[in-house]
Parts: sequence; structure tokens; C-alpha cells
Amino acid sequence: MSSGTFITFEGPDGAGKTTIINMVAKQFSSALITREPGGIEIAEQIRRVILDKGNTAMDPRTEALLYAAARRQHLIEKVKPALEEGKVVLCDRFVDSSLAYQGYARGLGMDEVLKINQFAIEDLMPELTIYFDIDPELGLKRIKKNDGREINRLDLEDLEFHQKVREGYHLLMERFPNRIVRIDASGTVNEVFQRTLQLVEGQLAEKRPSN
Ligand SMILES: Nc1ncnc2c1ncn2[C@@H]1O[C@H](COP(=O)(O)OP(=O)(O)O)[C@@H](O)[C@H]1O
Ligand SMILES: Cc1cn([C@H]2C[C@H](O)[C@@H](COP(=O)(O)OP(=O)(O)O)O2)c(=O)[nH]c1=O
Repeated sequence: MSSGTFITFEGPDGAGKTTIINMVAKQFSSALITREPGGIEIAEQIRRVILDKGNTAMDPRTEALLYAAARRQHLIEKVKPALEEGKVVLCDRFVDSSLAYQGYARGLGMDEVLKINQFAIEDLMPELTIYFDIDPELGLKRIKKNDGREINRLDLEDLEFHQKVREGYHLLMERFPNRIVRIDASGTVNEVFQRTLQLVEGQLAEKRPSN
């Protein structure tokens, strides 16, 4: 039985997840901060294959399976042990990314993609998912402004693909209203940070035994 707190961050590319998680991490120095796809050596290797701009021949199902494989390894090696130690785990992307990107935007079907992910995660779902909602046009603009960030295979998809990703997330919010909480990510860094902090602190307070 895990006694830790598993919180995931979701949203289209450029929504500000990485920026905000790093700020939240400073408030919770003992939390484990990690990301998908990657976070540990084997999953980082899989990440390189998935995001390699040269791999234009990659079949959508291969892509979905690779994300699920990276997720499995990351969960077993890093997330699960930390939760068992009672830690707070803040993870940049998880299953919902696969449902929105591969299931909905790529058209594989959310239920199909959920099935392969259930095999990978064996019911270990986050208790809170903070969804950074943003118009993809603004998200992509933010990425373009940031010269230092690598442009990966998914970034090369057109705006229509990213609009579908957002639609996919909106469907997920309807499907999992108790787990997924939306944040308006178009605000300033400080606004988004404060709202995120409130949600994370609220989740931790819920778990604290009241005496
Ligand atoms: N609220 C914000 N307003 C303006 N720019 C932002 C905001 N949040 C993040 N950024 C900038 O946008 C870019 C993408 O942010 P990032 O945190 O990498 O997004 P993500 O991890 O969701 O792809 C970065 O250059 C970052 O500095
Ligand atoms: C975890 C995951 C990520 N992705 C995509 C979303 C991103 O475009 C890319 C991850 O690249 P990354 O550079 O981590 O993007 P971001 O900073 O926006 O999180 O992989 C999927 O398509 N499916 C998934 O299951």
C-alpha cells in the first residue's frame, strides 16, 4: 500500500507545466519531481526513440506502446518506490497525455489506449491531475520564443493536431471530473503558480490526519 501522494501535471505543449513544477518543487523540498516520457535511464532511451525527428515512419500504435513502455519502467523504478516511502510525487505528464495525444489527436481511440496503459500501470493512478488549459496557438508561441528548447517530433505536428490534443483533454475532464482539475494557464507565471500551489496544498491537507 502506498502512503505517498501522486500528483500529475497535464496540458498541451508550451502550457507552462515544467516552469510551474520547478517553482512548486522549491516549496516541497522532499517531493520527487519527475517527468514523462523519461525520468530514468531506460525511459530516457525510449524517449529519444519516440521524439527523434528522424523517426517519421513511426506507426501510431508503435508510438502509443513506446509511451506505455516508458511509463511502466518509470513507474516501477521511480514513482512506486517513492510513493511507498510516503513521498509526494509531482510528475510532468502521465496516462492522460497518451489518451489525449495518441488516443484522441492521433485517432487511436481513448479506450484502446487506456487498455494498453492499464496493462502498464496496474491501476496506479494519480489522486490529483492538474490540467493546464491553454489555446495551443499561445502555447506554441511560448515555445518558439524560447530559443533554448529542443524542437521534438511532436512539436512539429501542425496546429490542428494540437487543437485536437486540447479537445482530448476537455473530454478527459468530463470523464474524470473528480480527479482532473483545470487551471487557466494563459495567465502570468505568478498567477498560474499561486493557483497550482493552492491545489497541491489542498490535496496534501486532505490527507493529513485531523486531530
Ligand atoms: N504563464 C506564462 N506566461 C508566459 N510564458 C510562460 C508562462 N509559463 C511558461 N512560460 C514560458 O513558456 C515556455 C514553455 O513553458 P514550459 O514550462 O516549458 O511548458 P511545458 O512544460 O508545458 O511545455 C517557456 O519558455 C516558459 O518560460
Ligand atoms: C507522456 C506522453 C507525452 N507525449 C508527448 C507530449 C509532448 O509533445 C512530448 C513530450 O515532450 P516534452 O519535451 O516533455 O514536452 P512538454 O515540455 O510539452 O511536456 O511527448 C505524448 O504524445 N504521449 C504521452 O503519453
